[in-house]
Amino acid sequence: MRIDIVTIFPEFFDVLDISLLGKARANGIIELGVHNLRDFTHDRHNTVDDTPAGGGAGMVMKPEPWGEALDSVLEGGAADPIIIFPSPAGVSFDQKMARELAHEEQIVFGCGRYEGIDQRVFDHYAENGRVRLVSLGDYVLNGGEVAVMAMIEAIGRLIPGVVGNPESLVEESHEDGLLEYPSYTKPALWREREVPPVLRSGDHGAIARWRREQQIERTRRVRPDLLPPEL
Ligand SMILES: NC(=O)c1ccno1
Repeated sequence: MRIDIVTIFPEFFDVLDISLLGKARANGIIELGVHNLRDFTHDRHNTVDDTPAGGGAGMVMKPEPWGEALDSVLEGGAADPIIIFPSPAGVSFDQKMARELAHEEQIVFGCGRYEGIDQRVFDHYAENGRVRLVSLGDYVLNGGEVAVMAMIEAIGRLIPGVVGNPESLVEESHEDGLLEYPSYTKPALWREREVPPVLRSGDHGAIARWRREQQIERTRRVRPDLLPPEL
């Protein structure tokens, strides 16, 4: 998979050189390009924003630099890339979307700042391609970079070969629509708290049943909205 990020803070993504994603890049599983939006400006101050049409507080990101940056990133890229702009006005990002995006050939992330990006950028690229405004939740960040980092992590770990043991991806929260069961390890007793005896019983059927019950109970308690009607 090829991932491109357009941002005014390219250094923000230096952290993608480490951990699993860093290894995936070194192994050629993920190809990453980080592009500074200011490199696509032509004035002395590398201006990327201007006052909002119709008045109002703050500044809006100009369409020209975005047009040049996205044209440059898309040129010679995948035949059908998807362009994602993090936005509180977007569709909700979830594990299902992460799974779907893990199959993409190229994802281009556009990190907005200030009051946002001129709407014509979204409209222009949506005319001939796939553009999505995607939200991590009902809150507002100062820009798209943190949201892009989270999405890259959620998507990247689902790409085959990134996580060493694919089995570890199966029993996770939201994979089967429920929250995951609680996890324990050694020692068997810690500060008077013991590991549930069933987990030390060696009875794999009983352990599986216990874990499923824990998933349902935790989901009912913490996220009843996720509980399917039959449960
Ligand atoms: N809620 C979000 O995903 C978001 C992105 C940028 N600002 O807020």
